[in-house]
Amino acid sequence: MASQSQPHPLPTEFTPATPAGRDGLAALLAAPDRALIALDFDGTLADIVPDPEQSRAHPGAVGALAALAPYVGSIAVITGRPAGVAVRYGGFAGVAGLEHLVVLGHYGAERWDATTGTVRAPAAHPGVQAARAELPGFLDGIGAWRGSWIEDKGQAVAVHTRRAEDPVTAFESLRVPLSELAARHGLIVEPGRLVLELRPPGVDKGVALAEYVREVGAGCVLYAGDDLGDVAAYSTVEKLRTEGVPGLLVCSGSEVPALADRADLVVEGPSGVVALLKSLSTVAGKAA
Ligand SMILES: O=P(O)(O)OC[C@H]1O[C@H](O[C@H]2O[C@H](CO)[C@@H](O)[C@H](O)[C@H]2O)[C@H](O)[C@@H](O)[C@@H]1O
Repeated sequence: MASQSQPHPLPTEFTPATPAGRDGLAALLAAPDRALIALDFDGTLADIVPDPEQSRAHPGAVGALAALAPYVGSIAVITGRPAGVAVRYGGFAGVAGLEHLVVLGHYGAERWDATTGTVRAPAAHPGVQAARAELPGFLDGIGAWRGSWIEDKGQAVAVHTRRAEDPVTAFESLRVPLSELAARHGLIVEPGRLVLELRPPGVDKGVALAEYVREVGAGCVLYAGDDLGDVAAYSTVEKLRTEGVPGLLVCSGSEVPALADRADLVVEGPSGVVALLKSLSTVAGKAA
């Protein structure tokens, strides 16, 4: 196990604030070929924008991932987006270096493999269709329609308040009514950055990450996220650490204290994530 004070060759801004994080980084740099690099999409690899359909990977993200890929065991994107949407908005298909990329969409319910270029998806949950049909009238009925926007995600349906007149008040006032609507249809509410998503239960990013760690036999894990949906993945990394698998928890920005407060390393949003990935590939490349 690495010592807490062991220096590392990355820029000082990437020094983890916690001993466990420093151990995770040391393990990653000692054996990058055994590391899993897992990242969220919106807010981590892509800047947050007002219109979710306009979200695209940060200009440096794909290049940074492709540059790092030859030196690490595996790279996965774990997102609340449908897998195919994340692949499209990320520009992840057909990228030299990312031939083995995996995108786990819908919090792990869907999976896209770069090796096949196909998405594996579960059967549709009937509650999603019912909630989708009910939602516009429901929002009208509670007077919350103005400014909120429904995102049809196929396997889920989300209500965004970022473009509402008062986004935070709209978000808070929708929490309870949407939870009740979701429960009536056998769904759960997944809260995020000014979004409340009605989705099937049974999987989350923590479960998805744990399964993928097992699948690839990762010897250490870096997980980077920015939002409440990433808390479950953080819990998985914390559990893996107790089982002897080192991990590094990276938070992209500090807009979500519930995540940032648990991170080993907080970077400046997607541009900071890209800079970290680039530094890792430079260091791993020199050592190779
Ligand atoms: O797990 P993620 O990859 O972080 O996806 C979570 C949700 O991200 C999207 O919403 C967020 O990003 C939007 C675009 O920047 C922003 O407008 C919105 O306020 C954010 O909550 C996406 O639209 C959701 O479907 C995802 O579940």
